Amino acid sequence: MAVYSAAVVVERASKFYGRPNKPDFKPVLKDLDMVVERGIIYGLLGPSGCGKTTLLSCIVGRRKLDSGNIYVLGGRPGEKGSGVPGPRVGYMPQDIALVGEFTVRDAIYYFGRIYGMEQKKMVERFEFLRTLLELPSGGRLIKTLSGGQQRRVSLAAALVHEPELLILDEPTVGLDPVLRERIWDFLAECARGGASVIITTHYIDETKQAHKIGLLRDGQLLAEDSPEELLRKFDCDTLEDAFLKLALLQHDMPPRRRPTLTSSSPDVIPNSAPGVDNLYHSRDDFPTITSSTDVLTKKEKSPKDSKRLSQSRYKAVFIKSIQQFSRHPGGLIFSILFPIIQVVAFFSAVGHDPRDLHLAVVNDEASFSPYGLAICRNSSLQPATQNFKDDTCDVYMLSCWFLEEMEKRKLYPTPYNTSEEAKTAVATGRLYGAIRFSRNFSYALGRRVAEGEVEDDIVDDSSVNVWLDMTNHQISNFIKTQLHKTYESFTRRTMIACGRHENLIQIPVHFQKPVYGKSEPQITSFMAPGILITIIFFLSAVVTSTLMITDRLEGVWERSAVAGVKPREMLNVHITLQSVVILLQTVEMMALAFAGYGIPSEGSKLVCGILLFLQGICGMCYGFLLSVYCSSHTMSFFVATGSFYPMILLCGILWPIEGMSTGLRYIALTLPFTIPSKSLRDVTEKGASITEPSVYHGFLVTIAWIVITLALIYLRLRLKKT
Ligand SMILES: Nc1ncnc2c1ncn2[C@@H]1O[C@H](COP(=O)(O)OP(=O)(O)OP(=O)(O)O)[C@@H](O)[C@H]1O
Repeated sequence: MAVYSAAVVVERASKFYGRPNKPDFKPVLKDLDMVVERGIIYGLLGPSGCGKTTLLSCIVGRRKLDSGNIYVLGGRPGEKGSGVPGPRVGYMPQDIALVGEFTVRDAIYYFGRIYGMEQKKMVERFEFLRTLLELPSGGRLIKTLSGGQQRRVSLAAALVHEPELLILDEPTVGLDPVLRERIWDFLAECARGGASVIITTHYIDETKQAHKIGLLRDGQLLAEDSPEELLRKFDCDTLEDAFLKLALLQHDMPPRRRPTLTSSSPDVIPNSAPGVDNLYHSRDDFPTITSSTDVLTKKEKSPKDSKRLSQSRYKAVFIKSIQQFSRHPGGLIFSILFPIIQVVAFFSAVGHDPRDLHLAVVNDEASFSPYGLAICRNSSLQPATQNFKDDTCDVYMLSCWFLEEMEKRKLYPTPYNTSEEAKTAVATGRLYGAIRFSRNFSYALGRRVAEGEVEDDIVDDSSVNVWLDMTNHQISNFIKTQLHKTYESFTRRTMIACGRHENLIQIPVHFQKPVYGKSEPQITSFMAPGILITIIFFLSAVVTSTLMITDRLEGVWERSAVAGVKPREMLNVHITLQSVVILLQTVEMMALAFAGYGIPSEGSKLVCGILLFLQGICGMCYGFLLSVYCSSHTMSFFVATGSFYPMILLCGILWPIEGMSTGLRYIALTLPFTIPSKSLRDVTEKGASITEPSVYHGFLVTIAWIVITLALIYLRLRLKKT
């Protein structure tokens, strides 16, 4: 008779969800005891929602009990040196928990690599399991398989490394009876080989083949015995009837104190099925069993082994991430093409002067001339200055010159007869504004310039009256600016024609050569640094949060963790790969902005690149933060959108922060884009170096955001109740 220690011991386990005294409080496991000896199949039966999955996830160390103890393969799950997580356990969760972009073969190899299997062995096992479980062809993608096929691949992934303990949550759901039978036969063979199997199922009938059955209801084990003993004890023909009887009895019974346990042979059970039920140990013997470390010490790994396993896990997660990324067209497009599309969209759409702007023009001066409005179209008919004698200059039809200068600035006149008609055209939205010249415009202007002191009506007549549609801020400002420039060139032309100093009647404010930048400021140069920063931050945040939440929701993260992958390893791989993507994004965006669209590059491009790269890393950390605090994609998108908008609105690229209230300005300055955008602009436009406060402040803010988000993530992961 082979002698085995218990594989799993659960002692007075209690677990609840929610918070006590709150409506969401839900006790799931209630003072539950359970023993799974080595070399047996343990069938865990119970209705939906009775706590089977919760119990299994506590056994594999993914959830913590609120009270009680669990010992698996001689140690506590999750503790250093215990068998769980790690290759000694094969875990098939209820959800498929496989990456959709995996092929069937990839899925099996992924877990094989995590368990440190040799390539040759993995190939052999894959072929064996493919035949056993009738798996689809190795090259099929998981996401294209039916539910039943996915389930079989998931089972194969749990079996690939021939573990000592198999924990299978409903592996046979949806499978045809022949295949179910074959799986049970295989599990029986594993048990004969010394492995222990815990299996949950809804098919009570199939658990006849288990060595021991635990009947779970409302978080309590109603009974734990061999199928034969259960039938005998409850005098039933079927396990369903036995379960029904127990369920009816449950309310009348005091809490179960292991009615089936005997005090004989506490530590030993035979490795063959029939005698298993007679040899359970007493509850009092749990500590003896569980404190036994012989199983552990035998399997203790050398540092060399640990290193090899860790490398193998890194390799597995690395290959997984590459496969996930490369086979996901959306992810590829989002990461590589989106920065290009967004930069091109920005430079194509922003900063260009509005075109085809038509203004209604009422030119009474021309209308009342002998040639009517046609006078402005015919240069031979429009003598603008006449009789230049001594100090006087007789000017004529200057409105035509004004209109000519206006057209040069892309403001096109549409003639109207009266001011009322012109204003109606603006009011109905057909035109952007209306302009009126008085009948005596040139005469009045000539007198105003020559005499200085003139009557009010001469001042009125020499003025150009403009009515604008001011609802479009950008366009109305553009028209105003262009009309001012029109006035400048018009008066210059007139003064030259009259032989006066060209600047005689210019506004007496002179803008000299700018200290920084160009005389004609480019809005694109101003906005580009902020836009590049928001793009790289946003993309990294969204990609990271989406990948992390997908892995978590699909159960891949949890399953990998049970297989032995450490959170640190997962994160390191993600950070490495994401950093490469961010680097690529930085290079492509900078190439487009500097070489393609010629934004100024007065300072060091390396400094620009490093700041952009760090902003990408900051976005990635923000994405991590979203993924750990948000339970779903929807939630993460809500928070992402809700936070990105204020960040963009307050960062000063849409409106200067100098226009904000003092309190808001301080808030804006703490956001991740505000100061870094200015730093980047100072480098590109002013050529500022990293030693200047305006530049290194941007770096400090970015690094502070990285550190704070990482700290919040760490806090959340530490405090999270599992
Ligand atoms: N994360 C959670 N938060 C709150 N309640 C939960 C959570 N997970 C499970 N529950 C609840 O705990 C109870 C037990 O769930 P569990 O998944 O363990 O049941 P189960 O026996 O595996 O059911 P099934 O056979 O349908 O899978 C259910 O009522 C479930 O709604």
